[in-house]
Amino acid sequence: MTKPKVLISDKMDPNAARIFEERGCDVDVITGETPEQLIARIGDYDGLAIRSSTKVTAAILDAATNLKVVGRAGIGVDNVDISYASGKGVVVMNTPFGNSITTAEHAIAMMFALARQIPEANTRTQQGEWPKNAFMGVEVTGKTLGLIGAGNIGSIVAARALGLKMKVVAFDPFLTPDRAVEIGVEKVTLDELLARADFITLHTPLTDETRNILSAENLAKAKPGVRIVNCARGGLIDEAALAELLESGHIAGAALDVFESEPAKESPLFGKPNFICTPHLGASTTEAQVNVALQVAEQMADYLVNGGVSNALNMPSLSAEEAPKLRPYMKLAESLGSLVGQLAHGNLTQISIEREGSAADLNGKPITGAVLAGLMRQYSDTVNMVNAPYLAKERGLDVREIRHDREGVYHTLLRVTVGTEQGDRSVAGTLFGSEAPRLVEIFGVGIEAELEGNMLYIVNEDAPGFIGRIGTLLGENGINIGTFHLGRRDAGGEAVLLLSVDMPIPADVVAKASALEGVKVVTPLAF
Ligand SMILES: NC(=O)c1ccc[n+]([C@@H]2O[C@H](COP(=O)([O-])OP(=O)(O)OC[C@H]3O[C@@H](n4cnc5c(N)ncnc54)[C@H](O)[C@@H]3O)[C@@H](O)[C@H]2O)c1
Ligand SMILES: O=C(O)[C@H](O)COP(=O)(O)O
Repeated sequence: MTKPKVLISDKMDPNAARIFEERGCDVDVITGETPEQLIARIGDYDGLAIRSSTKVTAAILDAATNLKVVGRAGIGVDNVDISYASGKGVVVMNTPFGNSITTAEHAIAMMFALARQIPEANTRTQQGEWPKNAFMGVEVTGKTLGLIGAGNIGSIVAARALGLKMKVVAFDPFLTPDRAVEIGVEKVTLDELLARADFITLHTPLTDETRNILSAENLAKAKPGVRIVNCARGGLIDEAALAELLESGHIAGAALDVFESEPAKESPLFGKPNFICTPHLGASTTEAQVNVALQVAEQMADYLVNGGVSNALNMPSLSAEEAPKLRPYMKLAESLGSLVGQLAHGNLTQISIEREGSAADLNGKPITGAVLAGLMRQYSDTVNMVNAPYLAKERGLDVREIRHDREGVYHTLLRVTVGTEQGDRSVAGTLFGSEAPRLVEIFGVGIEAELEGNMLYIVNEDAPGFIGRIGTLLGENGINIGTFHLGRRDAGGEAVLLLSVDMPIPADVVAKASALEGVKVVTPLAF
């Protein structure tokens, strides 16, 4: 098997490259390239490991013809076009916890730097001024800290602030009352937070709802003398309005690690009173960088080498232990999806995926993804289990997952049923042993077959002589039969013949088979 190739395109701890190599990937570290250079290079790679500098745009994804996974060594994925990646079947994963403590500590450091004006005092002291009378700070003890966003980082900041004897109020629409009690904060509205907080710190992602959350209007509502810290994302604060309110003194200080446009080489905030900043250093500690580098490389290698999925933003998780157990099911699921897609005609409105016996205990999401990938492959060559659920949704297909506790005839069974204009069409399969996928039912007829390579599906009247006639026709056309499987509804009724052949069956042979006596349906299949 050829080794998966991974490109690390942002500065990353060397542990990432080491882990990729140890886990069986070839890795190149090429950082600081322009988008055009990355576009020219990316087609060679199966995996792309990034931080926040590389922008994974639609243009890059279009050029990434082999790409299977983008791994973000860090938290924010606003530099990745996730919906486009999903459409392309590329998994996007991040490392949601590796730099949280480090970033929370940076926010606390910024708060203290603001409270005591440390950066300016340091600069002027080193310039030889000894400006002892120029600086009067404030204590944080007893003050109110307003958290906007109380997720992983926000809750760590809260814990540190409580240790500093601050009162913490939080605005986060997704914070439950129980969780607020657990992390020791008072849940408030944004207006209440603005009215009460002596310090405000932001810890939300940048979304349509959070963009400009500290707008000019909201900044004006903040308590006079407030100090604001942003170690989350640029774009959460109106930077021009913040600059004006620092100038007027309504806001006593602001500390930003992140800017709306990065790298921020100029800004209306530069030089404003009590404005301090760092160049997106929130995650920059040795500990955090080792954490995220190790984790992203482990996760990406798991996916590329074993099919394990963790911390993906566009796909359900699948542990590296589960992956080998699920592999034969995924093959079965994909074949059943493909079979039903090739046989059921017309507009499909609904699909249900039933799991019975041992299959009922498995993680259903990847199985569903594989069924949909098989089904949708007839519409697109680039479909896989990552983008198939998105394509199915786009086409308005109603997808249902059903698990049965009941014991059936088979120790394990997957059944796929599609709703068509002609009614429901159902196929089912099992595993022989624990590894070998087998079809066991097709549209209500019991039949045992491997679904592989080129096949021919025939429905005919169950009458003597037919098998000889089809065998002769294929033989006369130089088509060798590999396997031959028969099933029927009842004696003398409708019979199903599923045979595998060593080459694709030409259209004229399909037409001749359709013209044979007693034949109702002939469909060539490919798996
Ligand atoms: N400066 C840095 O270097 C650095 C480092 C790490 C993370 N970050 C950024 O910090 C942010 C937070 O990270 P996290 O790990 O805590 O994320 P998280 O997902 O754990 O928490 C985000 C919180 O924001 C809340 N939220 C969402 N929409 C909201 C809204 N409209 N109003 C208020 N709250 C809202 C969510 O409910 C959640 O609790 C992310 O944007 C991340 O990219 C920055
Ligand atoms: O979201 C994150 O993890 C931080 O913004 C860190 O970004 P960085 O990896 O570019 O330092």
